[in-house]
Formats: sequence, structure tokens, C-alpha cells
Amino acid sequence: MIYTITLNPSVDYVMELESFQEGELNRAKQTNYFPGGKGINVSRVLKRLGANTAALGFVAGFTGNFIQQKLMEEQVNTLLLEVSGESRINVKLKAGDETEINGTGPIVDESAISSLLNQLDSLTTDDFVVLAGSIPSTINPRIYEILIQKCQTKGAKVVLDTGGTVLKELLFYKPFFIKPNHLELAELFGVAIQSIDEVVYYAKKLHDQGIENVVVSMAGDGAVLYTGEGVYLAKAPKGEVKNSVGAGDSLVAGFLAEYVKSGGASEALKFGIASGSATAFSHDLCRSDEVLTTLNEVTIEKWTGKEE
Ligand SMILES: Nc1ncnc2c1ncn2[C@@H]1O[C@H](COP(=O)(O)OP(=O)(O)OP(=O)(O)O)[C@@H](O)[C@H]1O
Ligand SMILES: O=P(O)(O)OC[C@@]1(O)O[C@H](CO)[C@@H](O)[C@@H]1O
Repeated sequence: MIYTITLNPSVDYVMELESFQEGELNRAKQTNYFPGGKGINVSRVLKRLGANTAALGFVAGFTGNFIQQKLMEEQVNTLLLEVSGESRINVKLKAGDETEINGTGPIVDESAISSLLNQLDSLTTDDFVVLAGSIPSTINPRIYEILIQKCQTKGAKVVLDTGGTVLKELLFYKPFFIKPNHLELAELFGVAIQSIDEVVYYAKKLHDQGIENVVVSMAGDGAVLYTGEGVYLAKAPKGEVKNSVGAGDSLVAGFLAEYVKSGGASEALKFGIASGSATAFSHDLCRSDEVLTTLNEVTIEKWTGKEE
């Protein structure tokens, strides 16, 4: 089973506008609501790809009900815990550029945290746990560390998709799979990264620390995978980008869906890129038919130090 943990799920309110004028009344030409939050997105895509998944985390109030209802309609297993307050609304403005305004979220108390930890009692060595997304300010900032320790005690594999100091501190735990984007990778090492060679150089440093699968995503340029199997560069297909929100989460989901089937990291990367790009090319997260079509357009090569 692939569990996802989203500490601060959201309703993603996507507003499409012809143009956006700051300080003026703007009118949207189209609006949409989606259940959101990084782990929730990973579970939604995993479900669409036919993988076994359950979404864990905290929801609250009418927005929390919306999230639960939408996940139920999509038959995504949920073990979401209810807390008081309201789940956040994250506004995604699409007017040429994409601008995001993410809300705050409800207060999560200690008893809710204990309940989440109790849910992890049943983990086994066959399970994966995806920790993705920001930690709300009301939760102990060491929560990911506590969750990772619990998962690893049970022998479950930890997948971590977060950035900043949180990622830096958690490398010590050698997660099974991490997916920083190239900017997060650069921030991690306090450098500017300008070439694929540099991406590979810093991904190797992470792999050498004991992280089995390091995927560095590079938006329209695809991703690099540094793994025991080798180093791979996957090129993303070209297409009209309709929505890049959740593209990274889709990459994580696609990678895991394929990895649990075949155990091959390079095949998993190819599937991950197809999923990320299929999401970028659609309004909502990718569907499995879109992923399969996109898969034919993903090229993957073993990295030898220069592009062939
Ligand atoms: N413009 C694009 N064209 C094609 N594919 C894209 C594009 N943007 C993203 N993707 C796909 O999605 C994957 C993940 O994108 P990205 O590197 O932007 O992740 P991210 O920064 O975690 O994204 P986000 O936080 O927006 O979900 C890429 O590796 C690629 O497969
Ligand atoms: O505020 P966080 O937890 O960093 O990110 C939350 C979020 O922006 O990430 C997802 C896309 O990756 C969206 O569904 C959601 O709104």
C-alpha cells in the first residue's frame, strides 16, 4: 500500500482570467475547485493509475467535507482525521503566468497528531509512505522527523517531497526517494545550478548520503534520476501547458505506481515524467489514458556526461 500524508490539505480554487490587474476588479472567465495538497494529489493520481493508496492527514469544516466528498467520488481511500476549524483554500490564479496564494489551515492539536501516529502502527515492510507538502505553523516543526522515525521503525519506505530546511534536516534519515526540483536542489546546497552536469553532480552527493532514488525535476526540461541502477535523464514532451499545479506530485505518483509494479527505477522515472507532463497538459491532474499517450513521447537516456 502507498500511504500519503498531507498535514494541510486544501481546496484548490483555480481561477482563469484573461489578464490580472493588481488593485483592480478582475473577473474570472472560468473557475474550478479541486481537492488539493501534495499528498492528496499523489493519492488521486495513484488511484487513477490503479495503484493501492490511502490518503492520511487532517481535514476540517466545510472545506474539509468538500475534500472528503471529492475523494470519495473518485474512490480514493481516505483515513483523514477531522479537526476543528476549516481546511484552507488555496487560490491559483492563471492569467498568462500562474500566481498562487495558499491559505493557512486549521489548528491541529496533540491528540490529532497522536491519532495519526497510531494509524501508522499497522505499517509493514511492503508499504511506502509519502510525506509531501508544507508543515502548518500550528504543528510541531519536527513532525516529519517524528513520522519518518515511526515509518522506519515499521520498515516502511519513506518518500519525501518537500524543500527548504525541512528537507535538509531530514536527509539524515535517508528517505527511499526524494524529488526536489532543480531550484530546491540548488537551495539545498546554497549554489546556482545551470547545467544538467551540475544537477547530476549534486544529485550524486545526495545519493552518496544513502538516498536510494534521487529525482531532480526540471519542469519542461524533464528530470534526472540518480539511483543504484545508474543515472538517467528523462526529457519531458512538449505540449501546451494548461496547469502545472500538481505536476511534481504527479511525477511522484507515476514513479511509485510503476516502481511497485516493476521495481525498475528508470522505467519508474519514465512513467513519472509521463504523469507529470500529462498533468501539465490538462486542467486537472492526469488521467491514466493521458499518461499512456504521453508515455510514448518521453525519451530517457543513460547519462554519460553529455547529451547525445
Ligand atoms: N512545461 C512543462 N512541459 C512539459 N512537462 C512539464 C512542464 N512542467 C512540468 N512538467 C512535468 O512535470 C514534472 C514536474 O515538474 P516540476 O519540475 O515543475 O515539479 P515541481 O516543481 O515539484 O512542480 P509543482 O510544485 O508545480 O507541482 C516535470 O519533470 C515534467 O515531467
Ligand atoms: O502549501 P503547500 O503544502 O506547500 O502546497 C500546497 C499546494 O500548493 O501544493 C499542491 C500542488 O503541488 C496543491 O494542490 C496545493 O494547493
